[in-house]
Amino acid sequence: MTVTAIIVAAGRGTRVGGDRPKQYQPLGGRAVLGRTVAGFAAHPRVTGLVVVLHPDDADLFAEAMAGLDLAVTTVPGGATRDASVAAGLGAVPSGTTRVLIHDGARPLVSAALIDRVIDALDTHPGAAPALAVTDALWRGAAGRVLAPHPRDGLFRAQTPQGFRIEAIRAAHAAHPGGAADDVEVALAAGLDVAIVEGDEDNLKITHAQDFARAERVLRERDMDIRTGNGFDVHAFCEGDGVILCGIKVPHDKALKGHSDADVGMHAVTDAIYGALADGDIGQHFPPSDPQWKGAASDIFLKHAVGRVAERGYRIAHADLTLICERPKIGPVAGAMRAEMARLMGIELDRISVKATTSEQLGFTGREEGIAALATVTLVRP
Ligand SMILES: Nc1ccn([C@@H]2O[C@H](COP(=O)(O)OP(=O)(O)OP(=O)(O)O)[C@@H](O)[C@H]2O)c(=O)n1
Ligand SMILES: C[C@](O)(CO)[C@H](O)COP(=O)(O)O
Repeated sequence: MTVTAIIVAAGRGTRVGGDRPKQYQPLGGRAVLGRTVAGFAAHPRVTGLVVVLHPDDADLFAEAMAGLDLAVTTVPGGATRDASVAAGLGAVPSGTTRVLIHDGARPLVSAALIDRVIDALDTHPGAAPALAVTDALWRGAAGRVLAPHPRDGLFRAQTPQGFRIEAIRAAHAAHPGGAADDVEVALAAGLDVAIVEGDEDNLKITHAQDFARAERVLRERDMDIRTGNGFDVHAFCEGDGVILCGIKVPHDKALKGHSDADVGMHAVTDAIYGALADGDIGQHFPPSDPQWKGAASDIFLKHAVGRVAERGYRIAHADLTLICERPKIGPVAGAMRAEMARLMGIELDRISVKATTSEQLGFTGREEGIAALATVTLVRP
């Protein structure tokens, strides 16, 4: 079975208005049509893509597709939606057995919805998504309700509307024109069309206010919360103090390490890399590399924080526990928090630094070194 998506995008978007047709206006930083085409291109069962364009829109289409390296056939559309669909049907690659006809103005179609339509074509020559009408219906005129209208058996139609290729080609060839959608064309030809469950988020951008709704859906979809943990240990050596969270803490020992051995900062840095699934501190700054010998650990932390911003996240919270008998952390915890907050570019109440002993047990109990444990939460709004 070979499935080609026909995306009709030759309309003028008069109801939305603006300086360019709605399918070329931005939605979440990308043109509406770029999103629609990318949605089908990413679907593993869709093997061909035909996009039907207005003859004036070649430059706008090239702009909308910038950065998307996709094999797309384009074809000029007609004056009506069904004329545009007919043009698309004439351009599908040979070997196509099923077509999915979709509005370029529905950019939020999900892979699951596409699957439902394709699956239904195994048992029906046509299949389309729809949502049952749930609100009460009235007929009205001149701002007055005339009468209630039964809602039973009424559906709101969506796209993609899927068909076996020969059946829909014949149906379009026989249709006089003026159909609202391809299901209307198919029914006129006597085809059996299955209804599959639609999706409220699969809205059609029809009026200017639909952009705000679509932006809300995108924000919900893109929201991501991640947690990472980090753990580090450094052994004591001779010295007169340790560096913890960028603060020099007087002590009768120092910490041994390739860098400045800031065990707390290392644990937080690794927790950030962990949340990003971006390796660990040793991968980014190999201990075998002499340039990091004695390095101040804020280099590592700032690198990890930079990766957070590059990936569109922000640090919601970091919690660090230092495990040692001595030095006592309580008196310097405030200074450590302040320095970590400064380095990470976050408010003070988003970073916690605390400490515990291990009740004189194990290597920390024997005062052979310090261990640190961190948890970091990242949010992409
Ligand atoms: N001659 C046409 C008319 C419409 N369409 C496409 O059909 C889809 C659904 O149509 P609609 O939302 O009505 O889009 P427009 O016709 O552009 O909108 P308007 O009626 O507000 O001008 C859109 O992706 C639109 O680009 C098309 O390819 N060719
Ligand atoms: C095809 C369609 O999207 C189904 O809901 C719709 O019929 C086309 O858009 P219009 O707003 O009815 O012109």
